[in-house]
Amino acid sequence: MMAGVITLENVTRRYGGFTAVDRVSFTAQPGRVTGFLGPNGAGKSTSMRIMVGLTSADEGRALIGGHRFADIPNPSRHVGVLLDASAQHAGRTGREVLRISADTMGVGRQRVEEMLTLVGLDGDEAKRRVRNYSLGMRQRLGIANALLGDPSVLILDEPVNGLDPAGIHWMRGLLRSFAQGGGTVLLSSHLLHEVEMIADDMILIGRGRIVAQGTKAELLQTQGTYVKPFEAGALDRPLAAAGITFLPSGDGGVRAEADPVDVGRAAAGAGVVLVELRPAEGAGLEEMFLQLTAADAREPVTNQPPRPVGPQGAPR
Ligand SMILES: Nc1ncnc2c1ncn2[C@@H]1O[C@H](COP(=O)(O)OP(=O)(O)OP(=O)(O)O)[C@@H](O)[C@H]1O
Repeated sequence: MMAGVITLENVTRRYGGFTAVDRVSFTAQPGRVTGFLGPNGAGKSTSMRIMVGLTSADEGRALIGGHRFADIPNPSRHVGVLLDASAQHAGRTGREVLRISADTMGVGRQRVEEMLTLVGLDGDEAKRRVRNYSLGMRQRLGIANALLGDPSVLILDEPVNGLDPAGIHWMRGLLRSFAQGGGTVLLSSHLLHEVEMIADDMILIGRGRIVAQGTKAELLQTQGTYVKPFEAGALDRPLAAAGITFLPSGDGGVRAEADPVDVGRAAAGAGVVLVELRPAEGAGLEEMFLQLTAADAREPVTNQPPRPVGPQGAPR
């Protein structure tokens, strides 16, 4: 199998005077799940379409395992693609969709049955027409289709869209084991917490430009302290007196720009009782993402203070 590093080098795509993808460069490595995160319209789908040769780049290039997608013979055997789960042939049954793909790829029909089982489409569901599938079922079928050729690279646009929490959990397990087997996974999402739950590496895109990238651990690095006094507002004076800047987090707590020990000292010095004191994990990334989202929002977004991120993607 082809070694599957995905590499984008200065990829740019314009539509008229509008630059949808602006000098985008990154790599997605084998053995890792890479999340491609950005608000609606940020340029994720366009970038992914360029990777698989469905849209051309005006400048730069996208390579998979060192090759342009268009130059890979029988590409479905190397790169599994899910771009638009709703685009699958609506009048055919799930099984038929996979059989047609299998025939095109030159893959045995036994593999179709294996993939149906793998993605949890049971006998009855496989017989149903795709137009009658729920979004979650379409996503499962799309994943089955992407995996059919036993690829070493997966490129998935919003694969978690429409999945329920159990489905998201299942998808995470599937993609993780694919990566553990040496595969490369690139998946896009417009939801930070989805990506946080699934990805090892993260690439953040806004308005066509990469604004941050790194391992999840790097990007979620501790920034400041979340602290909640027993009485709301009780810390405002002590923190200000200690020269610590802070923002209210909307739940009676604040996010302070200092280490927990310094915040704790300020509270103790003023005799303020605390109910919570901990590193404000990932608040930096969340803020960056909220700013991006707000900047691109169609409707004005209220200038709400950032909220701290819960432990490892837990709902807040
Ligand atoms: N064929 C096209 N013609 C004109 N503009 C386009 C075309 N395709 C994409 N765009 C524009 O390029 C920008 C990026 O779109 P893209 O679909 O790549 O964003 P995205 O990050 O995938 O968003 P979403 O999360 O909503 O899917 C958008 O402003 C979009 O309107």
